[in-house]
Amino acid sequence: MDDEWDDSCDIVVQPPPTINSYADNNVDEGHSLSRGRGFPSFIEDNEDFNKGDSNGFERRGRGGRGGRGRGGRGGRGGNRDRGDYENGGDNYDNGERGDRHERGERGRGRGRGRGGRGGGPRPNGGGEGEPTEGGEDEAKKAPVTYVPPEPTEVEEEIFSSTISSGINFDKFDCIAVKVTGENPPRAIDSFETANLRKYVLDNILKSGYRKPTPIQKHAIPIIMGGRDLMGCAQTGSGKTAAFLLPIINTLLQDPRELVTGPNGCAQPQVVIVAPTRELTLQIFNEARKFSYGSVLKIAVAYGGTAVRHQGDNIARGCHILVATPGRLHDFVDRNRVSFDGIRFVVLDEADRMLDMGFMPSVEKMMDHPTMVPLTERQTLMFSATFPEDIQHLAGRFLNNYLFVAVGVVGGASTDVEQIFHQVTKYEKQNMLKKLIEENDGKRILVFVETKRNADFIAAMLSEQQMLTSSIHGDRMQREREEALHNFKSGRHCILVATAVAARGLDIKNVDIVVNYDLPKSIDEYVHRIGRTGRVGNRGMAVSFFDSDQDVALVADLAKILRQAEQPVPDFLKGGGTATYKGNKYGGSDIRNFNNASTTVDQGQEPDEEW
Ligand SMILES: Nc1ncnc2c1ncn2[C@@H]1O[C@H](COP(=O)(O)OP(=O)(O)OP(=O)(O)O)[C@@H](O)[C@H]1O
Repeated sequence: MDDEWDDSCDIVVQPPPTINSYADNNVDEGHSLSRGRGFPSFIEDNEDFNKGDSNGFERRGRGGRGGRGRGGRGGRGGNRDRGDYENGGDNYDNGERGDRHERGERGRGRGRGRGGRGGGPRPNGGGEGEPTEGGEDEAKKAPVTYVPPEPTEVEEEIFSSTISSGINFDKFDCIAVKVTGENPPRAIDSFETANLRKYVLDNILKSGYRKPTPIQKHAIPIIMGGRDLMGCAQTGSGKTAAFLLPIINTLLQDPRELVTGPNGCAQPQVVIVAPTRELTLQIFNEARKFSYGSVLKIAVAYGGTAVRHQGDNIARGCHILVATPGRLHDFVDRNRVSFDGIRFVVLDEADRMLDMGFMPSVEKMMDHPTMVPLTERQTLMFSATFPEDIQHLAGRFLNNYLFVAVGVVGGASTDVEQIFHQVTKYEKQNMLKKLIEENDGKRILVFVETKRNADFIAAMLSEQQMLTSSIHGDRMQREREEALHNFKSGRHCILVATAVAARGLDIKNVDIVVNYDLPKSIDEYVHRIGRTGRVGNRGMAVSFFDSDQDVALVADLAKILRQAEQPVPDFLKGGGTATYKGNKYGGSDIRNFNNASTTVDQGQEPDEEW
């Protein structure tokens, strides 16, 4: 197994060109890129990341000679439902496209204008994507050699990832919880009375958790009781620990030998899949944290990194494998991993994993000849959003499951203050600069719709001496991890991101989320703003509403705001029927169980208006 393997597994998808708002705004992007100005080097005095010769944006500056070529302008991608997902395989990891190796090539491709034109709807509704990058020959990549920093062995660092719970943490108990399905077990009241093993309990306490969140109160006994589960709870409310703790407890309580199949094929007992590399890495670190000091072996597999390194770790045997779907299948297809020993399958961000972009990968895993039958494994799915059509699709992978809904399924965290400004696309830049100036020193996560705009906005802010990183699917994995590291450490206060950072990422002290461009789906909006206001802390989301672009979202936004008991601005009123469904007790289990048990510890949700 060598690094060439990674290359050969890449799927190269040509996204349709875009009509880029900045192209109409007299901004000479190509020119700006070609001069390579802007970004300060963010790896100096950063030992962890200072191993290679990559210097992110500066290299891009050398290469980009494209300017304003014809390519990448014409045409519209068809339906735009899923925003910047880029065919489920660019920003996200379906298919493991890996990294663009040189920004210079990107610039040339654009300049020549040979990129594909227009194009109809894409399977995942990617819609307005990036300009194409020239022909396939140019899109072909060099072998991926990036080896991420080794995970820390220092106990203090392992347990430092937790966001301290905020003043509203206790209000979690007031959120209505609805459990549906046959014979749900009683919820736990505390970690101490949950029959958890000492190792696990110690690690919970070391993590600073004093009491379980509602999803944890319900999910822990359900999973320890051997049941399948679909769990929905608001962003930042502890869903990761809700599945990791009972899984780790079960592996320790009822240990099974680690088996290695023929030719060193690993047989993990748990496989956890997530849609992005960074989220996968985060879950891996959380699993290491909660199993700290035990015999359990945890491994990770995600794209954009050297395969050999991950393969060697996996080949040593792992109880828990956390992976992106593309890289997981790389290993499975080459008989390096099999599902013969599986006890738990977890889909994190399950609605995303089951939409059109990732569904083929999930089906491939669930239907794989080596996969343990449905009734002999536990299947667990978690998300803050779970549209009903996706619940229908999920049903076939679950066995007599319980459905736990904490609050309104798909509802926004009530700890996030949602502010909207009506703007034209020409006003956005100044508005953003002003917002950043007014919030000097605060940590701000800015979402834009396209990778190209992420680069552009990040360069623009850097030129104004605002220390900025960017993260998107066209950046090399090393650069993505550097960007996130710089933002997390506070070295750069601003991170400009595409949808790749919308889901799951748990970053301390994100003060403001800015929707510079609103996403195309309300679910995505909920996940994005959920990067702030986590685990009982207050947060703020500021969205630039452009009525030329965002009108389709009006009714859903108004509904989300009302549900979160926040004022609805006039320009979001009267927008027709919302697509987003929610009701008093946290959305509905599509199976219409009559025996629903609803628990509210101390309070009631406000009545729904719809
Ligand atoms: N019981 C608890 N007490 C205190 N902090 C907790 C508890 N459970 C989880 N946390 C912390 O809350 C933060 C958010 O948890 P987590 O990332 O699992 O949220 P999530 O529900 O998965 O959010 P998202 O929907 O955005 O993925 C993490 O920093 C986690 O360590």
